[in-house]
Order: sequence, then C-alpha cells, then structure tokens
Amino acid sequence: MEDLRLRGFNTSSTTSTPPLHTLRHARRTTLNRVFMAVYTCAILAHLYHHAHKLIESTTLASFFITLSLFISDIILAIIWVMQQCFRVAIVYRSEFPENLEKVMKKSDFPALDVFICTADPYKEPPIRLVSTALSVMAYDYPTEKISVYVSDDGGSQLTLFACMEAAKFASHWLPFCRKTNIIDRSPEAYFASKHSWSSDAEKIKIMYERMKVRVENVLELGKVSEEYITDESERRALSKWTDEFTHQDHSTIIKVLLESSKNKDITDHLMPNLIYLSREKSKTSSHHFKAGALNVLLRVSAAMTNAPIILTMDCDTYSNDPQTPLRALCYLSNPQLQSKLGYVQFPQMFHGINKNDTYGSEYKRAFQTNPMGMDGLLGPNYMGTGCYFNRRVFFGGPSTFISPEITEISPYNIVANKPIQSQQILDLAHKVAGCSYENNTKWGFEMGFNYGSLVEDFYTGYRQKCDGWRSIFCNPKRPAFLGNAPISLIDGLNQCQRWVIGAMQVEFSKYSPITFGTRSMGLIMGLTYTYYILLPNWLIPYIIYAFLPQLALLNEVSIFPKLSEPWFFLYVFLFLGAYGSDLLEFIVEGGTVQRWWNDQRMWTIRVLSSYLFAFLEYFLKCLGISTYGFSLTNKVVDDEQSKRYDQGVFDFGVPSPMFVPITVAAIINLVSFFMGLMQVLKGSNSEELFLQMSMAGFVVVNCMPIYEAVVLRRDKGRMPVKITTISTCLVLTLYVLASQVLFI
Ligand SMILES: O=c1ccn([C@@H]2O[C@H](COP(=O)(O)OP(=O)(O)O[C@H]3O[C@H](CO)[C@@H](O)[C@H](O)[C@H]3O)[C@@H](O)[C@H]2O)c(=O)[nH]1
Ligand SMILES: [Mn+2]
Repeated sequence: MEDLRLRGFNTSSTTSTPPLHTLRHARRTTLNRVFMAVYTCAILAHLYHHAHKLIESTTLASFFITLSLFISDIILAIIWVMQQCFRVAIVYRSEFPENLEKVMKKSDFPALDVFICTADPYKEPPIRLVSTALSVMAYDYPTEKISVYVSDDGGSQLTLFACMEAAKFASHWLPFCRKTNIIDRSPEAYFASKHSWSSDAEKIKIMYERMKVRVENVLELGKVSEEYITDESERRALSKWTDEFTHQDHSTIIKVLLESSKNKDITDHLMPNLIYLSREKSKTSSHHFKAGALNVLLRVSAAMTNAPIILTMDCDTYSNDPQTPLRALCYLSNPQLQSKLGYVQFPQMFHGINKNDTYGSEYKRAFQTNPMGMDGLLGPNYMGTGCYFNRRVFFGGPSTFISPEITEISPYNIVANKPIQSQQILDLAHKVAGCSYENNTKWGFEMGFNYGSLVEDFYTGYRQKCDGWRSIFCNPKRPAFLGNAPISLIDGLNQCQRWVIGAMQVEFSKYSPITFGTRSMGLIMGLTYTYYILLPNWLIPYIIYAFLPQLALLNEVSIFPKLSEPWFFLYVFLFLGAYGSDLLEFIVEGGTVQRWWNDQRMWTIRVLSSYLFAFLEYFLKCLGISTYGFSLTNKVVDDEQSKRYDQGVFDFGVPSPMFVPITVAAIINLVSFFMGLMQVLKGSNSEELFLQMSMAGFVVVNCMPIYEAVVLRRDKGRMPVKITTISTCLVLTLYVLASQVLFI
C-alpha cells in the first residue's frame, strides 16, 4: 500500500536517477561460513565425547559432573549457533544525501516530528536536554518542517524552564549554525571541542554560558523563582506547578514554546516547532514507562503536526551530524523500499567513554556489528534512540492497516492548516495525552510502541518485524548520534539487569521469538531475536565453568581430558576458536585489543551479576514478591568517580549484592589456581589437572581489578569490606559443601 503521507516523492525509478544508497556484502562472509562448518564439526565431536563419558560414568558424582558440563556445553553450542545468524549476511551501506535534491525538490521533503524523552531533571541534566534539542532544531533540513516534542515524565518545571531557555537561545544558535556551517550542532559538544573562536562564536558562547548558569541555578534552587520569569506566558505555564502537583499525580501540561508559522529567528528565518509535553499522571493508572510516554507523543504530535517521519531520541543522545535526516530520507524516500520500510536505525554510540572502555559500555556487538548482520536479513532491532520511523509502522502491518479509535490521529490524516496553538488542536492534544485515554483501545498492544517489556525498544521493533515490516541500519563514518554511557560499574550493571529482565518479559510473552518470531520472520531472523531473549541462559554454563572445575581442582579431582589425549586439543580449539573469531571481528570493526579484552571481561561480570539478579527478580515478580521499575540510568557523576573512570580503575564503591557472586568467583579461582600450580610443581597429577588450572588461571587474569579492589586499594571505589567478608564466607561454605558432598 502506498503511503499517502509520503506522496510527493519521485516515484519513477528510471535508471538515470542518481543513486541514493548502495549496499555491499562483507568480504569475510565466505570465510565465516567455512569457519562455521569446521567449528560445528568440533562442537559435535565434543558433545559426542561428553555423551560417551556420561554413559561410562561409574559413580554418582562423576555422572553429575559430566552431566553439568554436558548441559553447559549444549547451551554454549546453541548460543554459538544463534550468534552465527548475525554473521551469515553482514552488509555495509552507503548513502548519498547530496543526490537527494536531484531526485526531489527540497520543498517536497516530508515533515519530521522529533520525540525527545526525559524523566528526571536530577538524573538527566536539563542542560544536556537543551543541547540535544538544539542539535536537531539546527538540522540541515527545511526548518519549518521540523517539530521537536520534549516529553517530560518527571513532570518538572525545571525541565520546562530549560526548554524555554532553549527556545530563546535557538533564535541565535540556528542562524549561527547556518552562517558558519559548523558540524557540531549541539552547543555543548561545539563549545567543548577546541575551536579557534571568531568574534561571533565568542558572543554566542557567552550567551550559551549564561543560559547554562540560569538552567543550573534553577536546578539547584529546585524551582523557577520570580527573577527567572520574563513574561506573562511563561508565568502562566509555570503556574501549573501548584502545591498539589507531584510528578506522579498531575494533569497534562502542553506548552508550545516555538511555533514555526509565527516565530522567527534573529535573521528573520522561520523556526521549528518546539513543544513541551508532560502527560497526565495518576497513581492509580499504569504509565508503561518510556513506551507510554512515546505513545502519548505519537498521539499529541498526530494532533498537531502529524509528520510522516518520526525521529525518537533519548535526552542524552544528541545528533552529531546535521545531515542525518537526509541520510534517513535516502532510504525512506525510496519507492522500492517505502511500502515495507518501518524504520532506519542509526547505531547507538557514546561520548565520554574512556580509552580502553573499562566497562565495555560501547556494546559494540549489540549496537554495531550485530545490526549489520541483521541488516542483511530483515533489518536491525530498534535501539530506542537515533531511529527514524515511518509513522505508518505504528498502525499495523504494511498491508493490514489498523485504524486508531479517532481519525484525527490517523497517520493518513492531513492536519488542517490551523495554528498548533488553536483551541481545537490543543483540546485534542490534551484529550489524547490523558491517563485514561488508552483504556479499551489497542494502544501498546497492536498500535504504537508495545507495552509489557522494560526493553520497549527491542520489543516494539521486534513486533513490527513480525507484522511484516523491515528496517535498515544506517552506519555512517561520522557517528550520527552520541549519548551518555554509564561510567560507574553499578550503574552499568543495573542498566544491564533492566535489559535482561526486559528480554525475559519478551521471552515469556505470547510473542516469544522462539515460537512466534521464527514463524513470522523466518528461522535465521527469528534466531537473531531469540539470541537476545535467551541471554539469561548464559548463566548456567558461566556458573558451572566459574565454579565446578575450580572446586574439583581444590579437591584434586580431574574432570577434563589429560594433556596427552586428543580431546584435550579439541577443548583448546573450541576455546581459542570462539575467543579468536570474536577478537578478529572486534578488530575488523575498528576495535582495539585492550577494548576487546575489557569487553569480554565485562561479559562474564555481567552474567554473574546483572543476569543472575535479573533472573532472580523476574521469578520473584512471578511469585508476586517484587515489582519492576524502570530505574533510570544516571547521567551525572561526581568528580572522584569520573577521575577513577578516566584512569580506568574499577569502581565498586557502593556495597551492592551484585558484587558478591563475582567476588566469590574471583576468590575461588585464585585459590584453586595456586593449589593447582602447587600440584603441577610437585609433579603429581599435572597432566590431568593442567586444563583446570589453565581455566582458573584465565579467570584469575580477568579478575585482577577485583583483587586490587579487595586487597590493595584504599580509595572510595574499593571493594566494600562487607562484600569481601560475605564473599569469603560463601567461598568457605561452597568449599565445604563441595568436598563433603561431591568430591568425597
Ligand atoms: O518512565 C520513563 C523511563 C525512562 N524514560 C526515558 O527513557 C530513556 C532511556 O532511559 P535510560 O535510563 O537512559 O536507559 P538506557 O538503558 O540508557 O536506555 C536504553 O535502553 C532503554 C530500554 O531499557 C531504551 O529505551 C533506550 O532508548 C536505550 O538507550 C531516557 O531518555 C528516559 O528519560 C522515560 O521517558 N520515561
Ligand atoms: Mn541512556
């Protein structure tokens, strides 16, 4: 079905039109496939060996040990197979935004609605939100076609104040960007980078600094005091924050801060629309976190501007390249793709990550390499930010349009040429932003962003693919968007825990990728999504490999093949093959060896902390003992913390139970490694225990920062004594249990 709202594009596909985009398959594809075949044979041989040993086992203990290893290796094998699905069809794309105007008139470019989400002015500094908003308002795109909607789930006047300041500053910033054609359109990024300042730049810098001080002062005060209010309309908007107002209980606030048909910048050019929105909240209705916020944005924007293209962003991810909408348009305007193209996703990338990425915050695989593999199939998953949608994708499959309950917010509705501040439009906007508006509608289930998972982004993109849409991964050389990554260990682990819980919610929903997904998207595509939702299953092999061989070593029991047996080499090949191919891919995609090393270490740490606790929390919730929340990732850090981060020193600081399992593993591996070493030096059992000792040794090398934090460090980020004590007690208990029950 041709999308009416996208009409106006050049739909003739004559060969003479210059290309808007091209595609190339990765050269390593054949090599990957050969390696896959070899590695599969090795896995099968290995599993055969296990099965054989299992049948031959004579005692209950050896049966149990072999069975545990067998199960672990089966799970690892399944994970490996799913990982290969990302490697069979890797593609690279290029866009040619410079050709766009040869294909269509600038005046025919579709309108663009930008959604920016924020939820707490103290965890997400409003000044950063300001920069994010300005970075898109200053896009190289017809300004009057851009509408920026800021959704404030924190319901805070401080955020509204920051947006008011942004609107005023924009009337200087936009002409400045146009005149100087700078690439950094986020003022924060622009003024932070080293530039030789012209007098114009100097002037605007002072203006920016002044605004920053005002926003920060207000934040410190906790309210907008008289001296910061400049006119009656501001006063009226801010007067909504009465004594009864709480962020969990308040009516809808919509404030149009800039209106493109009215407001001009200082050079008399039109401005984009800028709208502040805080949806109605009440303690008695569920708000569905970010997905709920996005659905309100979808409806309010439909009432006001109803642009056919929507960009979603988190408040901390600013646009780093003013050409991104043009790049997205290269795909979204392509008549061959158009009818089935749901969204164009740019990779999530971060600024402020330290040199060796201590906490693996880059998530290179999830945000960069895996999506390239998915792109060769049906397209990347939606990553929550930096994504351009075709509005139609939120209303059923490409050929099964689901009409919203009122036609005024249908993607096909042409907005009457009324000012967005007209009473009629504002009334409609308030109506669709209300708490109870969604009752008895399809919103969140068959329409809009999907509810039911803490990874609403992943889940929504997944459901859209099941409905028959495809997506495209647009990965230009210059990062298109840059966001904040957590820079303290506990923040990173909490974030990962939320993601894993979200994945489990998808796993156990009626749309599980294992069954529903593989059926609707095809096996390989279905398995890529299955890979993510099965992440918690890493727990079994990781726990077994982190403890079982080591406890056996402490009891001088050999559980792996001897040095002289051929099976020994199979083990070595499987280990080196998996790690080696992973390292190679990481390097090919621009990583460094140190970053890879930190990344693989963080994997293990996350499995033993975030995954474990996510798993526990999920089941406690099933039993009705606990409830989930969307714990926001902190975007503010204290100086000491950021100093430690810059030095690449691990930050344990807060006594979180998440640190216990990793500390237990660190201690057991260290002790067993030395015990094993002593055995080998004594010459007894050395052949049998060599592999176990090497395994413990590998973990020990990985755990260096933990030993340092436990023993050597005295700063605030050291391992809390409480955690060390609890962990040591657990190690002793485990040892006693193992030697009394398993290895007697
Ligand atoms: O009730 C809420 C909770 C969060 N948010 C916003 O959601 C965004 C993401 O929150 P953040 O704490 O930064 O989470 P991250 O884990 O860093 O975010 C990743 O994971 C989320 C899903 O868990 C996705 O929504 C994000 O786009 C993706 O970047 C932020 O802009 C928040 O303001 C809301 O608007 N309302
Ligand atoms: Mn974030």
